[in-house]
Amino acid sequence: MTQLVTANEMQQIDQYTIDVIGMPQDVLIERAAMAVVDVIGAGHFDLNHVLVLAGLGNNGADGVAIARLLYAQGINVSLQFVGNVNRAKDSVKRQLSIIEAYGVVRSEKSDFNEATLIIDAIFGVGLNNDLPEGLQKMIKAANHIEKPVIAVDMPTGIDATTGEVRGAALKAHTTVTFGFKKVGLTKRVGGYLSGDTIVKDVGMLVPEDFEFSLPLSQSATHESEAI
Ligand SMILES: NC(=O)C1=CN([C@@H]2O[C@H](COP(=O)(O)OP(=O)(O)OC[C@H]3O[C@@H](n4cnc5c(N)ncnc54)[C@H](OP(=O)(O)O)[C@@H]3O)[C@@H](O)[C@H]2O)[C@H](O)CC1
Ligand SMILES: [K+]
Repeated sequence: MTQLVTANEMQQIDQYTIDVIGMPQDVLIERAAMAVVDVIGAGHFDLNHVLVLAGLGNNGADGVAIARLLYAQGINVSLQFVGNVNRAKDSVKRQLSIIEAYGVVRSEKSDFNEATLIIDAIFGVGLNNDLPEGLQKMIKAANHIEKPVIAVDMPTGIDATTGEVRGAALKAHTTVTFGFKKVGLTKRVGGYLSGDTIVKDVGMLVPEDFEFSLPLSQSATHESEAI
């Protein structure tokens, strides 16, 4: 049985863990990154050239941390920032300054054809509108060349609550989602584009009086124990 959550419920649990429990956000980001790197290293993907696409919010921060962990393991990884880095959240800027110290150079424009695996860390549960036109074009082109994609928390472009596509959405072979399975991964196009869904515990705590709005689900998912 799987507890499904809406985007808003996930954000409430996220914030409670950080603001009330006192779990530093960068610890959650690191554990999320480690959870994805576990899946990347599980032997099902060609790691000859991993391309990480990182956005300007915390999903992007997860992506930059993933790129750093892969680089530290000697994996050939390139990092492409998607969006205006000046508008990036502080969590992303912290990760970018750390990864520069590791010697990872951000690539301006990557050739998807060279990648053997794409890590989608552009948008997660914070998606709140249709994607910008330019990004929609990039995603449609990426879907066209059918490279394996691992989505971080949500496939970019899928609404975490409704499962609808917000203009375009990156088709994932596997989605590694944190804390709880977002209901948008089981509904409409979200259920199809997310591929195999793996739920990873990254140390979040749920308030004792929290009332989930959704019933437990029988939906097929790989529940993996806490990392
Ligand atoms: N739950 C956990 O254990 C953890 C969650 N983390 C990761 O954090 C993301 C959620 O991060 P958040 O910053 O809230 O949102 P996103 O990264 O998904 O989106 C980034 C920001 O982009 C803006 N936005 C939203 N939609 C659009 C759009 N269509 N076009 C352009 N920009 C858009 C929005 O900013 P606003 O200022 O507009 O609100 C978003 O904030 C979660 O998915 C996890 O991956 C933790 O980092 C790790 C643990
Ligand atoms: K994503």
